[in-house]
Amino acid sequence: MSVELHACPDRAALDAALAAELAARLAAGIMARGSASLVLSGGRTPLGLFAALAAQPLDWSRVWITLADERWVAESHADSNAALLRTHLLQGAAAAAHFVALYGGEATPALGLAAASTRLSALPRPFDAVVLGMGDDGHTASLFPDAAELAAALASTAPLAAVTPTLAPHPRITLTPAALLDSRQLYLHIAGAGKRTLFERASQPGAVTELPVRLALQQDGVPCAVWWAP
Ligand SMILES: O=C(O)[C@H](O)[C@@H](O)[C@H](O)[C@H](O)COP(=O)(O)O
Repeated sequence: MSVELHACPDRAALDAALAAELAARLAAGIMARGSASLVLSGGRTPLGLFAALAAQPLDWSRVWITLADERWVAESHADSNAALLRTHLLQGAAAAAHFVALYGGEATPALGLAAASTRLSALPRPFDAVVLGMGDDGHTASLFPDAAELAAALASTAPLAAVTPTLAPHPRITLTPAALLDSRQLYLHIAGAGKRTLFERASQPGAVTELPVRLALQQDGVPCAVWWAP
């Protein structure tokens, strides 16, 4: 399936346009099915998107939100993706959305998998939209090329996997491709010249284990749109 590229003039335009696109998709899901589900990524890129999304007029009480991945830290930790989402997205009217956290407080992500899977099953599936980021090493969600658990996570039929990156901080919990691709639409949200070049490289044939973002870019089941700004 070909990947659609939306190149925006700058990051503010990207955030505004992608927020409007996501809101329209969620509104259509609510109209068709009574509720809608959204999977978002953490990291630095989505901060402006979260703020733009929070300002969208939507019946947020009908929206279910979770993360594509989470660092295994409490929400009081500066690296918590859930805290990022609560601070930048779940504000004002958007606070009415149902947020499902992946972190559950267990000692390790492996110990938290069962309870997180149960929580995750509250989200309507297929997800209406999954927004992925991409790291400079080609990881997406927390599917890191250097992690020992990568091959098993890529092949898993379970929705979640525990992953320990060797080059990034914190053990992680991540949605697997089995869950990420159980969606109506994928978005890859990236910014900067380096990520544009990496996206072009990942669009060339090659192993998903080398550049895990290929799980979204090189598959035939779910439409994938890449949203980029310099
Ligand atoms: O928890 C995380 O770190 C993310 O979900 C991760 O997959 C992120 O999307 C990329 O690492 C890009 O991060 P930046 O946006 O910070 O470059």
